[in-house]
Amino acid sequence: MTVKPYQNEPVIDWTTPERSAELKKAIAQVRSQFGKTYPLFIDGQAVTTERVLPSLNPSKHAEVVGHVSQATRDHIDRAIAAASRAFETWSQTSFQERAMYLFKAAQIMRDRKAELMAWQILESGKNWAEADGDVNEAIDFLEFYARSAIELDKGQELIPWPGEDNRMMYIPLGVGVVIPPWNFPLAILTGTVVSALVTGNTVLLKPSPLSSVMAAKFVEIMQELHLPAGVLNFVPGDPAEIGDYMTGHPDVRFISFTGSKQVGLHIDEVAHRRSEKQRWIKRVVAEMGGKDGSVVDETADLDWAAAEIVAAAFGFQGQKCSAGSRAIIHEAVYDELVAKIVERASQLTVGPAEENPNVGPVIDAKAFQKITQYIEIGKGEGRLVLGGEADDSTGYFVKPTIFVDVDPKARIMQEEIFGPVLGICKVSSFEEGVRVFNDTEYGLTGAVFSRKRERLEYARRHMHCGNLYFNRRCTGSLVGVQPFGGFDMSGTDAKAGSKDYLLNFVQPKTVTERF
Ligand SMILES: NC(=O)c1ccc[n+]([C@@H]2O[C@H](COP(=O)([O-])OP(=O)(O)OC[C@H]3O[C@@H](n4cnc5c(N)ncnc54)[C@H](O)[C@@H]3O)[C@@H](O)[C@H]2O)c1
Ligand SMILES: N[C@@H](CCC=O)C(=O)O
Repeated sequence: MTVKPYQNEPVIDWTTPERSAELKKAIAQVRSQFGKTYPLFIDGQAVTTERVLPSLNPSKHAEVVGHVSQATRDHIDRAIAAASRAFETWSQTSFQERAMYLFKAAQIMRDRKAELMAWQILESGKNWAEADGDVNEAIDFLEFYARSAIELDKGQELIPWPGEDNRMMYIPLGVGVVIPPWNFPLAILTGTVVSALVTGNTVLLKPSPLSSVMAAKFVEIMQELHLPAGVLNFVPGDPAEIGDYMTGHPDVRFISFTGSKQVGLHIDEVAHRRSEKQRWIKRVVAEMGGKDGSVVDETADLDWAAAEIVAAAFGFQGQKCSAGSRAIIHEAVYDELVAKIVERASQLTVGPAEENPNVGPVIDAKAFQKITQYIEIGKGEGRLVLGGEADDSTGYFVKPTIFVDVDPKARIMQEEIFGPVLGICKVSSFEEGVRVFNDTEYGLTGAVFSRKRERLEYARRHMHCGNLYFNRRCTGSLVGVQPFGGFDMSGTDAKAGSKDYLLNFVQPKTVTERF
């Protein structure tokens, strides 16, 4: 099978007159579909339930983007049974055959890019560039994992042994439960589902209620591929009712979770409580939160550092696991850099996502409350120099907020806020900056701004995070270019977008034939 070399999907400037007209048309078309009901999808059949959950537009919470059917435990039983049946045959298809589904899905997403972006703009509050990035990443995952699967099929080269044929091949695990978050509503969902499918597993997808219409659109795309019945089952529902039931189910072989530390740890516990009926140790991939940040020394290009720190802190309203919510600055340049950061952040526009502001709404009322509570906590922990205001009268808007002179041990420097709040602290040496950076329970992303080679090399060795960036922001990893995942309470470091990622969903089998 000849496949052209992998390339990341190109970024599009949607603000040109032609592109902007195309996107606005897509937004209008998507809005005309508001209020529809989306079914579950089990064993190749759409299933509409009486109980549905609305998904709202965070820029204008009076608008219902769509209603989504809600699975009960009975639906989960049916989905697991269907996935188990489908596994019998799907697991026997070739890596190449399964990769073809992914290539086709990538093309469909490419053809429908403006529409898929429009759903995210309206359901998730992404501005145009963030929505473009998300759809591109979904396409990248499809293209990249399809190629990785074809590579994996070759197995591992073994040491030749006289008189024997030895082979190690990768076989799938079984039925998996995939639980993505809402903040990369198409990208992470696509990456986590298709990595499991292309390796020969079958899947129950339980999306976040906050982006479940986007998830339903993904499932529609997968239906266009005519996957065999039971290979992908869509089971949105209330975690309190179906969450533990799914992750603790004895017929489930693995869980691929991306989300908060609290939920990830809970799922890990439930999944590893073995029931008598269970024949395996469940595998749990859990990619969780972060308290990421930048360390800046006295040699850094301060204008550039300020621009990158602002982008990392406030891009998508700070709602990225990689968001740079801490800036740790050398005392020699502290005042100058703080002034530059505040000046830049004060220029950011805030408004409804479809108007393409720099900063859109936060996702929902719960997030709004949590972030505004942290802003109140911050007022007691540092000096508020920007923002601090919020308005949820029509949508959930929080102004970019900056606290300076914060103690590194303060709650706003230790806990994930997941909103547009930046805490800044002063250090008296680069090494102290690295120590402060490392002093959280997380270990996801970090950035260093310095012109000194020895400082960068020191950081390379000592900064404890899964994704470390020198002289650039700590957000925006690209599939295949910067494989992504964190240490410690940031999760299992599964490294999404790496060639190794598919190994999370297979088990190697060695076969020896004696001649
Ligand atoms: N490390 C990464 O790659 C990465 C990427 C994106 C987001 N995140 C993290 O995700 C979080 C934001 O996403 P979120 O608010 O959707 O997270 P969340 O933990 O609240 O929810 C994640 C998913 O888990 C589901 N869920 C909740 N309780 C469950 C249970 N008991 N059983 C089964 N499923 C359950 C939710 O419905 C959702 O689909 C942040 O902490 C962010 O840092 C991490
Ligand atoms: N991979 C993304 C973060 C995903 C989490 O929210 C980034 O690198 O910014």
